[in-house]
Amino acid sequence: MLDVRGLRKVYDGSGRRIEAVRDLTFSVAAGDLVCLVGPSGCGKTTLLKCVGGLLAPTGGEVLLEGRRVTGPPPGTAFVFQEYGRSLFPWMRVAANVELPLRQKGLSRRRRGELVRDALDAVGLADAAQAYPWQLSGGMQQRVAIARALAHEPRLLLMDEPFAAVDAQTRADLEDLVRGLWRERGITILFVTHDIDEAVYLGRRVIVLSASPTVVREQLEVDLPDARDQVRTRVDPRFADLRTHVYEQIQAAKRGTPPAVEVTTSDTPPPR
Ligand SMILES: Nc1ncnc2c1ncn2[C@@H]1O[C@H](COP(=O)(O)OP(=O)(O)OP(=O)(O)O)[C@@H](O)[C@H]1O
Repeated sequence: MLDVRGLRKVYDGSGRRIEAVRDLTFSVAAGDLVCLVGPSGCGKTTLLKCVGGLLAPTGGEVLLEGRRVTGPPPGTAFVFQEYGRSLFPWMRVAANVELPLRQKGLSRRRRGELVRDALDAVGLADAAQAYPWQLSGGMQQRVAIARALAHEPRLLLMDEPFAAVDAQTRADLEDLVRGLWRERGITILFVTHDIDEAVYLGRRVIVLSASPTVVREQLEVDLPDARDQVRTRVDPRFADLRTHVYEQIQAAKRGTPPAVEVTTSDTPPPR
């Protein structure tokens, strides 16, 4: 579904030239849930913005369903970390969710159905007439997810969406995303700096190097599909995978090359 080929991004301005992303190549199949992790500042947000057509790459290309991305592609939705800034405080929850639908030329009735379905899916059917500032941080992020869902995306891009919420809310939101992914078959690219979150959520994890960034490793998360915040996290395989990803990121920070050639296969680390 998604092909990132030789992606390069150089920021050039104010006398500074920063090569944020050097050469990124990877693919995401339709219906996959891929988590991207890497050292702080390695260009995860830059990559996501290029994939979502919000930034033009300096080199290489992003192909979505075979078409080159040159602007925000239809069928793609974003969820950002800063829910507080992505919702309009003067609009009620339902109006916030409906807003992007107004550009789609849908009837009022259809928009209403989509808003109700999306709020229902995130467990906020009762909050439709509230204002965002009357809700907790976790609930506001649910509204942002509902707004993305109402758009009926085929590709959902999530940029550290749970970084600002407390641990319990985060666990609930992780399970919400896994549930939506399994029920709706949406392809999800999820950026996080949290290794446990990447392994718990992902069907695959892509580890990025330090900036200027390349793909350091791709691995398949061979944990059972039905995940559970308690049982999955004490599974010895979960511990193996998180240790492996942690070591890869530490090595990336030191600039140590991978022990084996960078793989583009889904080969999991040795047991
Ligand atoms: N608009 C910009 N102009 C200039 N440099 C930028 C811009 N945006 C990002 N950068 C630089 O590009 C590099 C990658 O930034 P980016 O935000 O993509 O990384 P990140 O991995 O998402 O960071 P973090 O882990 O801290 O969220 C950093 O060195 C950053 O300073």
